[in-house]
Amino acid sequence: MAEPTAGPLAESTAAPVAAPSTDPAAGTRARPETLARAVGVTRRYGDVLALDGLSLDIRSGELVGLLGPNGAGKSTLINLFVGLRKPSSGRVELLGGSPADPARRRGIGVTPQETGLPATLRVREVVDFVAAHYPRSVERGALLERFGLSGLERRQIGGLSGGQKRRLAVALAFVGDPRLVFLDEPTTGLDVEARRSLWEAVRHFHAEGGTVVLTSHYLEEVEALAERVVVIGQGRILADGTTAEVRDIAGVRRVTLTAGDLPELPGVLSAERDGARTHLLTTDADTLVRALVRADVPFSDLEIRPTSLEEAFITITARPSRAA
Ligand SMILES: Nc1ncnc2c1ncn2[C@@H]1O[C@H](COP(=O)(O)OP(=O)(O)OP(=O)(O)O)[C@@H](O)[C@H]1O
Repeated sequence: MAEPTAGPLAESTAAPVAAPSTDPAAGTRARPETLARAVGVTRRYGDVLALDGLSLDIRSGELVGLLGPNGAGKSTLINLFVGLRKPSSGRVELLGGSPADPARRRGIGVTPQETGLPATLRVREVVDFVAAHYPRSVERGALLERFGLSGLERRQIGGLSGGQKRRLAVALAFVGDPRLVFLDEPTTGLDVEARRSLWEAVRHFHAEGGTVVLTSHYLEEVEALAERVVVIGQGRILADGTTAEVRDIAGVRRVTLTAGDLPELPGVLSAERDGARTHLLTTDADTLVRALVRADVPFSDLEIRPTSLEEAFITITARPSRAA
């Protein structure tokens, strides 16, 4: 069955997405443009509905974290944006045109979730090979230094450690001096130090005006890097906001107390016992505490705290009807 390609911009009813520009002011944060857009996108793999009518705009200067459990549709969405797959229905636009257009793709950089670089090629050969596909590229030495790979130019890929290979794969997304970079789980397999130095490289790109979309299972990573968090579950957007807003959207509070057996209480999303302490997650701490007092159960050392993004995330993705 033929799959529809991204529609022409003329058909767009929303504001036009950005065309590639040689204007040095383009891409600055002063006047955000939409660099990538999904409009009502559905993607099926046979019986599997990977994306379910999803719409999302990525604007210039943003650092967006796509967060979601395994199988949520994050990689599928990235693959549509970068032109590796086509939507079953709906429309995807990239830098003012179709993601299938090589001219648009030259304006972006991508690191897929898994990369297999030829073991016998040397680091500098791989970087130069990728650079040759772009009209302009960043200087090899500076790039390798930024990703902690200095001194490895002559090393064969097969002789790199797993962490070095992953850093190289991520560095390759930046070779062609892109406006927009998609990183699918960039720090998988990296130790804490390597992860932090890679974050620095991503922050550096972003600070210079670059736009980044990354997926991550590391909530710490999304909190540390992203300004905007898009939570995806079952192919739909469950929440879209700042990390603080996403926590607020979830509205989850952790109520901790010392008590014996508790009666059934309203609005408890989860309950966990840790020695003498009981932790209750709820979206309505006030109602919970009132019910606790009314139930006349002895308790002490009551604490009410906001949850971490991780807890908020688990709560949001557990709520199938939550809309963005
Ligand atoms: N090539 C494919 N053929 C069949 N089903 C696929 C294919 N690619 C993805 N899927 C299915 O589509 C759904 C979304 O997968 P996708 O890889 O986009 O999720 P994800 O959020 O990136 O997951 P993860 O965090 O595990 O990488 C899953 O149910 C997955 O099994």
